Amino acid sequence: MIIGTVKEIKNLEFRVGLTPGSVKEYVSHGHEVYVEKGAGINSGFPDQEYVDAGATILKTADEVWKKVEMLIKVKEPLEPEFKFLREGLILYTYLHLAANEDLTYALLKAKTQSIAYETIEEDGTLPCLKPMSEVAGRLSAIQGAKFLEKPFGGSGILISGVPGVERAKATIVGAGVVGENALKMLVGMGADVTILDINLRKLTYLDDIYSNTIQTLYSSKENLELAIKRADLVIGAVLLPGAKAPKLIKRAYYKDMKPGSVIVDVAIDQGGSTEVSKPTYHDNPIYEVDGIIHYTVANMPGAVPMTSTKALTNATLPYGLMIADLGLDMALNRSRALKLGINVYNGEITCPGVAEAFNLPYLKL
Ligand SMILES: NC(=O)C1=CN([C@@H]2O[C@H](COP(=O)(O)OP(=O)(O)OC[C@H]3O[C@@H](n4cnc5c(N)ncnc54)[C@H](O)[C@@H]3O)[C@@H](O)[C@H]2O)C=CC1
Ligand SMILES: CC(=O)C(=O)O
Ligand SMILES: [Mg+2]
Repeated sequence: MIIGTVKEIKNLEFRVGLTPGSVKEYVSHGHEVYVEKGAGINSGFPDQEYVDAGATILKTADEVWKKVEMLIKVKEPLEPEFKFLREGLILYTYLHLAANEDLTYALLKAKTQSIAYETIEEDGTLPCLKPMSEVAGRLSAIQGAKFLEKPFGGSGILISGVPGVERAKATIVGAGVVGENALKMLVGMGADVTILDINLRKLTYLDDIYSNTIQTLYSSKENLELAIKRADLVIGAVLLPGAKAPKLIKRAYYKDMKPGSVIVDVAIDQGGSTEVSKPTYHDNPIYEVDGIIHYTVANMPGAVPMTSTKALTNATLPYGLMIADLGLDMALNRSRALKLGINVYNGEITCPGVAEAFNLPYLKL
């Protein structure tokens, strides 16, 4: 198969869809690989390394999009890229369609075969979301602690406290991959952490590991409200795969929170878990509503591409190879995981959460 990758055009997105190492794998399976000039440089991969791995460098994104049968990206196509979407093209990337009506319609209209990393599901886990959730979860603790500082508008509490002075209270909503990784960092930083989920198995697991150093709570309305109101730092980390994020963090709670408390809404890529969440970028990541600082960067891992690109491509390579080796239809027949990953097939929506978000028909593959 002819495959390729382009430079990400999202503001301050520094990851890339293929590393020289992954190029080598595709080439060794007999595939042809094209890479846009400079695509990997921000992740630490100069063009020459791609050439050494067997890729051909093309000067423009335009040439790559037109040349390939499968385009491997990181972020969803943005409006200037819509013109490249075409019938039969396989697009393999993060899509987050339930939060993006324009892109959904563009993919449907173009009949682009669209596989979303975030809905590929294997044994109840999301293997191509997991590495970026690990990064974002860890970063959420670091960013949250930073924006609690007074110069950023935060309340001015040090996450760990110091001997004789209380530490910050952190509440994590959702104990999945993001939640667990935020927890690991926040415990390490010395915060007083509460973590909520509706999955009691996950809470039991965390209780076994962390014992009395953390508080686990079932995510009922009552527990959520109490834990959010008393928190200096809230991390939004809930996911209903493929669907819009539930708005669990109510604006009505803000008046009872300390001014300058921080909400890091990691679930922003699925629409966000507060009623006032809107996506921000790394160069202006926060805004304030009712005295509460909101951090809502939708591509958090893009800030640490030296880590994120390798972690992402480790996870996407096996499924990408399956598609390239077998062709899309055979790969979908062989792999239930990939079948759950396909969101748009022959101009129809094949992910129930996306169909529901826009009240559009759903095709079960
Ligand atoms: N902003 C960014 O840059 C990034 C955002 N993300 C996003 O972070 C979100 C979380 O991802 P993961 O942790 O990988 O998902 P996950 O599926 O591992 O975890 C989600 C958790 O939410 C729990 N949950 C569901 N309903 C709940 C409720 N009512 N109350 C409490 N918990 C509830 C689930 O039981 C599950 O444990 C996703 O939207 C993902 O796309 C991930 C990576 C980067
Ligand atoms: C998961 C996602 O949206 C990201 O890594 O940017
Ligand atoms: Mg995102």
